[in-house]
Amino acid sequence: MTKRFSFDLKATDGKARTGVINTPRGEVRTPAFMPVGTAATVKAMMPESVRATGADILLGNTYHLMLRPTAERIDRLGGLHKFMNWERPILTDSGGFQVMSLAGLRKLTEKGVTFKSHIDGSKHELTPERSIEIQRLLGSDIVMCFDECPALPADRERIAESMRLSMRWAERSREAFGDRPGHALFGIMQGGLEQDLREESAEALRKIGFEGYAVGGLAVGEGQEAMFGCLDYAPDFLPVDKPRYLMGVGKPDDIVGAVARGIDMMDCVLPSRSGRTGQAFTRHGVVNIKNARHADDPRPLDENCSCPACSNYSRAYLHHVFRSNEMISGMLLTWHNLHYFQEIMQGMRDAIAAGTFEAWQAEFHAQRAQGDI
Ligand SMILES: O=c1[nH]cnc2cc3nc(NCc4cccs4)[nH]c3cc12
Repeated sequence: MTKRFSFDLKATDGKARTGVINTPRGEVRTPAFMPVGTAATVKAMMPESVRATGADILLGNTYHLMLRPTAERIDRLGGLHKFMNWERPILTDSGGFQVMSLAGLRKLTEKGVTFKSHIDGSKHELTPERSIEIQRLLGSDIVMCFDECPALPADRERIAESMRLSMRWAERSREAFGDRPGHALFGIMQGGLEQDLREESAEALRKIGFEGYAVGGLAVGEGQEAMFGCLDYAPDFLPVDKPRYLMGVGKPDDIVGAVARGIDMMDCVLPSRSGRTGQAFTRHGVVNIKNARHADDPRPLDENCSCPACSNYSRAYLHHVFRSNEMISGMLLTWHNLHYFQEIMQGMRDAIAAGTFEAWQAEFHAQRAQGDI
């Protein structure tokens, strides 16, 4: 890994930015959407198909991979890129969030978290040091600090304590990461919806120094209005010359609103998870393809979409294969949703570069009918 990790800001339009993250495994065009590849696969997609949708980078989950097949086994087999046949950049999260939302019998202390596997009940421990080691064994290009995301609703004192624990863990994560040219460690800002705690968290992270900064603690049920309210100030507390990553977001209009407020990268299970359940995102709104009204509809999902599902199949066919629970159903709709999410990202990158982001946003919202179509 001789080449370095760097972020080139190309243009801004209002608070929106477009640029390129340079890594030894390839470039990531921002604003970027990362498909989620939880257990070393973007579910229902071949890696080459994920690339065909326009993705430059994937997300991998430390929690899932440490339990099965374990980070040591993936390391012995040449690392996650080789293992899952995706040679472009991979960002791995640190596992803390999944432990709190998936594992059983969790015990949280200053040291870290002990928990029981949701797969077989075996006991495990995650600490900043262990999380960073797991992400190194996986060969991750962008490593996330081990943090604690407080469950909401929580009172201000709990949010402050949790944030300060995460900042101490960020220090330990930085220490454990060591010197890995071409690789990046991102800090994660916490602080709930409290502006002063968000600023305190950002200051703590800047003092430690990271190659990128995530806004954590959002998309945990607070709703779009509260999330946007926080994003109206939180990104501005972060360094302007480093990537800003909003974790776990989101629906198309969440993504557009976040980019308009200065976010550069996002990840969400929504397009892939909902693709498997028959929910299609289109420029005119959401289509629930299992609904009986699609049974005889010869039209494509979206006339303006060039993905394989829209190019080669009718709504009637998609309806049929979902109703028959055929495997191709999840494959086609996942491909469509990921293609559409990447089309939104490309549209924003072009508009920000051209200085027409306002107009692009107006068109994006005007096209979307209310409710199902
Ligand atoms: O503060 C965080 N720290 C580390 N990982 C996260 C992941 C996150 N994912 C969501 N929302 C999407 C969700 C996925 C599953 C349940 S909510 N919010 C998130 C916040 C954090």
